[in-house]
Amino acid sequence: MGTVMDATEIAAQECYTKTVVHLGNVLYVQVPENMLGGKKVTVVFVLGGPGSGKGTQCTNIVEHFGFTHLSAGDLLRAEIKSGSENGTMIENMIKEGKIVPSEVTIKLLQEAMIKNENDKFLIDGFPRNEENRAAFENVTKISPAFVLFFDCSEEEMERRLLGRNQGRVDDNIETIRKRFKVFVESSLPVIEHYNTKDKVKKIDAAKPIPEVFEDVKAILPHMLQRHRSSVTTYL
Ligand SMILES: Nc1ncnc2c1ncn2[C@@H]1O[C@H](COP(=O)(O)OP(=O)(O)OP(=O)(O)O)[C@@H](O)[C@H]1O
Ligand SMILES: Nc1ccn([C@H]2C[C@H](O)[C@@H](COP(=O)(O)O)O2)c(=O)n1
Repeated sequence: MGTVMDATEIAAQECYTKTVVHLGNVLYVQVPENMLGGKKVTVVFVLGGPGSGKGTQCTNIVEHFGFTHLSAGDLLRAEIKSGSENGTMIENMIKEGKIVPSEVTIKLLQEAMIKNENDKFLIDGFPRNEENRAAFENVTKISPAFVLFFDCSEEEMERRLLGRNQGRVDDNIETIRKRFKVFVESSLPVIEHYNTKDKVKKIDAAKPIPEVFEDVKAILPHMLQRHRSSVTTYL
């Protein structure tokens, strides 16, 4: 379905104009959804607890299916390194296992998608809470094609995070426990939201890496095909 937006919103999104309608003094434009920087994008959200293997599987999916992988956590860490004015705030929140304000993360994701020539994106570790989800959909008008949910026990995730050895400031037992709590209280409800829309594919992420990827390979083409058949083509 197209969305009715005012001209300012259209300009902000760089969407293509399809139908212009004058109603009184207000200009309305019919715009197809999932347009960003002049291209129609396919977005798959990749969710799961800390250490469930999202990043690992995204790397495999990129190689096999030609998606671009955007990790919200990596974008935030790059923002800290860049010395941006938000850097200290982001670093403190990550150390505490807290979720950074949506406008910061959404801006980084939007810029990364516009800059990249690809039109298929795996967005890893986002949306992390209801505010992330609603703000992303409101600002970008992008709905995910579907959600890959990597399901794993806390015991196994804790073991993996403590063994990850990448020097991350949040891979210590105190912050890991806080991240688990945030995942259960704030992120699981987002997965449940998309589940009610029949958009979630749950994968058993406790298996060894190659087996998890076999399961991903078995469902991903089907989910993409299902999405393609459900959307109206405007172009
Ligand atoms: N199926 C698996 N079995 C065993 N170890 C795994 C598996 N998947 C990933 N790992 C390992 O667990 C660690 C965490 O994996 P990864 O970074 O992919 O998780 P993540 O979900 O992206 O974590 P985070 O949300 O904290 O960024 C890594 O060291 C990775 O090599
Ligand atoms: N949508 C997001 C994603 C990540 N963060 C912050 C908080 C996380 O604990 C941290 C690390 O993310 P990860 O690499 O584990 O995906 O980054 C956030 O605030 N909002």
